[in-house]
Amino acid sequence: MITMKDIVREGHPSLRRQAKEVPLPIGEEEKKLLNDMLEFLKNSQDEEMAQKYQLRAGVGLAAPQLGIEKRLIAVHFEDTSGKLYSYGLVNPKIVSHSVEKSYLAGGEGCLSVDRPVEGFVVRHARITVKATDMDGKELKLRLKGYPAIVFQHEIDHLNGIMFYDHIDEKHPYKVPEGAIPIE
Ligand SMILES: O=CN(O)CCNC(=O)c1cccc(Cl)c1Cl
Ligand code: NI
Repeated sequence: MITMKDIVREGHPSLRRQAKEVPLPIGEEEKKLLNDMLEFLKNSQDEEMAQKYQLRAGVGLAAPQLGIEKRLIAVHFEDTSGKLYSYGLVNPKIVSHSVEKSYLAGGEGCLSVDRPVEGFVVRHARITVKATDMDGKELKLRLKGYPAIVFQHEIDHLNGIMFYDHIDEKHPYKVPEGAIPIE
């Protein structure tokens, strides 16, 4: 099972590299990795397991956070309406996005960052993501709100981008005109 010792931290080169596309169909090894990543997220959100294995909670995870420079991500969370997003995705790609911006009012955190980083992470308000799921099915997801934010955080990891790269250092709580806060 994946635990915190498997997660690389700031300074590890994998966090700043371009992860490689994964040839399709994915192999058993990559399918197992996606399952292990999903299991980690579920464990990290389970009070008992998180306590037992000292896991920090996460709603998403990208393979580069494990030092594996492949375009693989997992997400596991519910949106405000209670819809479950639970995916192991291969080569996810943002194929279109809104001009409008949004940001989490509470800021963002990252398992690869062992320190709180203040400020609003300004992202696209709406995105369309194309990906292949762990069973080889082609997906096209139209996302907004919290799900759009989480997917952007994870896809950023595949491109060597950390959430604080989007924070305006001089004015961390400044947001562009019309940006939508997500509570
Ligand atoms: O890359 C994934 N992580 O680092 C897992 C830990 N962070 C979170 O779960 C998290 C927390 C707040 C906002 C967002 Cl968007 C995310 Cl993703
Ligand atoms: Ni992260």
